[in-house]
Amino acid sequence: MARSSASLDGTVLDRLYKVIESRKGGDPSKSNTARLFARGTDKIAQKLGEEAVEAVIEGVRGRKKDLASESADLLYHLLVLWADRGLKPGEVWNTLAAREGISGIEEKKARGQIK
Ligand SMILES: N=c1c2ncn([C@@H]3O[C@H](COP(=O)(O)OP(=O)(O)OP(=O)(O)O)[C@@H](O)[C@H]3O)c2ncn1[C@@H]1O[C@H](COP(=O)(O)O)[C@@H](O)[C@H]1O
Repeated sequence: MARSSASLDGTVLDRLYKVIESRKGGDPSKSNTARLFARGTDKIAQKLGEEAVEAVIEGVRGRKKDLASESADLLYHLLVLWADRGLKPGEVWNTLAAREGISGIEEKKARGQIK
């Protein structure tokens, strides 16, 4: 059943991550995530790269529905890589939050990339 629009926000990523983590050591014949974990980090990273390319293609084509679908695939595979490497979503959310309000241009200037 579809969730109410009130719950359709980024918190779905935290829920998805928990499901992904729960698949570690699971049966590869019953779970796509367990199958990915069983195939190892190289394969997980390869799948992430493939999904990134597919998202880029849909971004260029400009069909929003297809871009949403490829973006969902991309995020799923990114979360599988985080879980494989033991990176918690909160660490990424903290990194994003620490950047809030800091202009990307100012940040580049601070690193000496722009004068
Ligand atoms: N969000 C996703 C999700 N997005 C994409 N995929 C799967 O990722 C696969 C990508 O298709 P591909 O043909 O590229 O991959 P593949 O069949 O492994 O092909 P090869 O690598 O063998 O070439 C498909 O099987 C998709 O169904 C996902 N599988 C699972 N989830 C989420 O993860 C949860 C747990 O899934 P299971 O681990 O399968 O129970 C699900 O309830 C979903 O919420």
